[in-house]
Amino acid sequence: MADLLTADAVREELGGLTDWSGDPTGIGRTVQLGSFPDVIAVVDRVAAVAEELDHHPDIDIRWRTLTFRCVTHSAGGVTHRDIELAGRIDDIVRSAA
Ligand SMILES: C[C@H](O)[C@H](O)[C@H]1CNC2=NC(N)=NC(=O)C2=N1
Repeated sequence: MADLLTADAVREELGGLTDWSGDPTGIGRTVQLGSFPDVIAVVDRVAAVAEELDHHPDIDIRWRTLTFRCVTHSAGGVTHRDIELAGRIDDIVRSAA
């Protein structure tokens, strides 16, 4: 698919997303918050952004540890939509931490 990012492009984008790691198969970040309700509140806000963008992260919740993974499933890899979503997730996490 045309908008799939190459390994070099993903590496370059990760330079601006310092809490994220990954490769062309997906990018992710893990964050520890103060409580389980804090985690759920962040997930709720991310859900609203995901609906707005019509682009949804994979989310793993383990008590106070929250992991997001962004990949464009329909394209089979990372696209600019994942980079945009990751930045929006960072905005939410920053305001919650
Ligand atoms: C119809 C709708 O645009 C698609 O099902 C969207 C919804 N959200 C999505 N989110 C992600 N991460 N990958 C997708 O391929 C995807 N597809």
